[in-house]
Amino acid sequence: MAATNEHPHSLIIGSVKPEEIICIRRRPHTTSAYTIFSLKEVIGDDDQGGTSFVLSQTPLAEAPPAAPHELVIEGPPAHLGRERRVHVIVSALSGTGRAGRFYGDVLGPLLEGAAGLVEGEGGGYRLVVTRSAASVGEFARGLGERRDGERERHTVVLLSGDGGVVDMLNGVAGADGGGSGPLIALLPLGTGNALFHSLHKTGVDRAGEQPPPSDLVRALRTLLLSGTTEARLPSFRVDFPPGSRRITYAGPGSTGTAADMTVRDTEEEKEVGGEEVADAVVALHGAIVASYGFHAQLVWESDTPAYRRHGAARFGMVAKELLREAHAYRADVELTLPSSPGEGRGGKEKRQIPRDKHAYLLATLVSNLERTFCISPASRPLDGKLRLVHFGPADGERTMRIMGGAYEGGKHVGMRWGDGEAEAEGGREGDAGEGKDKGEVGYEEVEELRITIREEDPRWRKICIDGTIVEVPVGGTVTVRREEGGKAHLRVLVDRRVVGAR
Ligand SMILES: Nc1ncnc2c1ncn2[C@@H]1O[C@H](COP(=O)(O)OP(=O)(O)OP(=O)(O)O)[C@@H](O)[C@H]1O
Repeated sequence: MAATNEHPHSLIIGSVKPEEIICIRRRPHTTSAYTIFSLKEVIGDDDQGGTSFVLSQTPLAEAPPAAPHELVIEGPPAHLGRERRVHVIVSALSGTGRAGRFYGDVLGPLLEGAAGLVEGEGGGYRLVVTRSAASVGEFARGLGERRDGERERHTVVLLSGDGGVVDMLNGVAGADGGGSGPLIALLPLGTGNALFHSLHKTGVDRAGEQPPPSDLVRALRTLLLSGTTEARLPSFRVDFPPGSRRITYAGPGSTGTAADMTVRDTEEEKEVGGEEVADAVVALHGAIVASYGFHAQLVWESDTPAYRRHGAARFGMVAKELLREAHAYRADVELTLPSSPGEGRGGKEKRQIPRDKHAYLLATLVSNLERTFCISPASRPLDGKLRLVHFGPADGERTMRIMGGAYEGGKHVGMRWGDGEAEAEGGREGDAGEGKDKGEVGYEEVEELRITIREEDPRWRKICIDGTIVEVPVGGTVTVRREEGGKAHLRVLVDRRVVGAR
C-alpha cells in the first residue's frame, strides 16, 4: 500500500487518516508485515442518531515509511501483559450510553488484534458490564479486598466518565486491602470526563498533529502504545456529618443496556422506576472536584434519566433555570491553607471566607471539568494540589460571564466587579484574596475546606463529589481534606510526557 511522505504529520496511508490511527502493530513472527488499527467516529450515524464507531484494520506489506515511530507496537504494553490481571468495565449508562457499543465495535476487537487479549479466564481479561449504579463500587471492593501487594497487579480499563473513577476509588479505598492500588486506564465515555481531559491536556499529542486525534483515539493510544507510565492518582477525603445521604437515580434503564454481552457482575437488579435512592454516607474519597452551590446544583439537577439523554447539553438546559433563580447558598466556610516550606504542621493558617452566602464553592485537583472548561488554570496534571474557586452571590448574567471565562482557558480567575469599580480580569493564582461580597472570583490553594451548611430547604443542601451527590442536613459540616503520603488508592495510566510537563 502506498504511503505519502511529505510531512510526518500529514501521513496518509491509503485511506487511513493520521489522526484516526490508534497504533501500527508489527505482526508476530514476521519482520515486515504490519497492521494499522484506526478508528473512525461518525456522529449521528447510527439508528438512534448516536455516534457510530468503525474500527479498521489495514494490512501493510512493509513498514509504513512515514509512520511516526511511537505509533508502532510489537505487542501488548506491560500493563496489559501476562503478569497483570486485566479487567474491562463497561459502564452501561455513562454519558449517552455509548460504552457498550464502543466495547463491542472497537475495544474488544482492538484488544484481540493489537494486544492478543481476549475475554475469558486464562490469559484473557475479565469483562464487567454494569447493571446498577452500585456495580463499579462492588467490583472495586472485590479488588480491594483481594489486593495483594505487588504479587497480584490489576489493570482496569474503564469505559465510563468520572463517575466510574470515583466509584473505583471509593470501592478500593473502602476495602483498604494494603499494597499499591489497581491501575486504571481511562476511556472517556461519560459526559464531562474531567479527569481524562485534565490528564490529556499537556504534552500528549505528537507535536503539531493536525487535525488532532479524537478523545477516544488519544485514550486508545495511551492504552496501547509504549511511552506511558503508571502514576499515583492524587485524591482527597470528604467527611460528612451524621444524617448525610448519597442520592442516586435508579430507573428502568438501570439494568444495563448491553444485553447481548456477557455479564460477569453479581449485583442484584434494583427495581426502582426512575426514582431517587438515598443511602447514608459518612465519608467519600474524590479525585476531581468537591463543590457546593451552583456547580453541585447543576450536576444534581441535570442528573435525571430524562436529562441524561441529552449528553453534555443537559448542563446548559438546567443552567438556564438555575441562573434565573440565582440562588445564594447560605454556608460558613473555613479554609486551611497549605503550610509554606519550613513551617510545621501547627503553623497552618486558617481563614474564614468573610461572607455567609455563596454562589460558587469548588475545590478541585484537576484543571478541566470538560475538555474546554478550565476551572483551575494553575493545576497541572497529577500535581496533587487542591485549589478552591469561589465567589459570593451573583446574578445570572454575572455567573454566566464567570463561567464564560472558564471556557476561555481560565480567564475567570481574578475577575472583579461591583460598586462602580472598573471590571478587571486577572489570571494569577492566590491574588484574588477572599472573594469579597462586592464581587471577586477567589482562587487559592487549600489543604482543607470546612463547609457548614445553613440552608433550610433540602434542595439547596447538595454537595457534589466527582459527580456523586450527597445531601447534608442543616447545620452539618462537610470537611474536604487533601490526602497525601501513604499508599495510593488508585494509580492511573498516563503518557510519560504528562508527568514530565508538570
Ligand atoms: N447499569 C446501570 N444502572 C444504573 N446506573 C448505572 C448503570 N451503569 C452506570 N450507571 C451509573 O451511571 C453513572 C454514570 O456516571 P459517569 O460519570 O460514568 O458518566 P457521566 O456522569 O455521564 O460522566 P461524567 O461524570 O464524566 O460527566 C454512574 O453514576 C453509574 O453508577
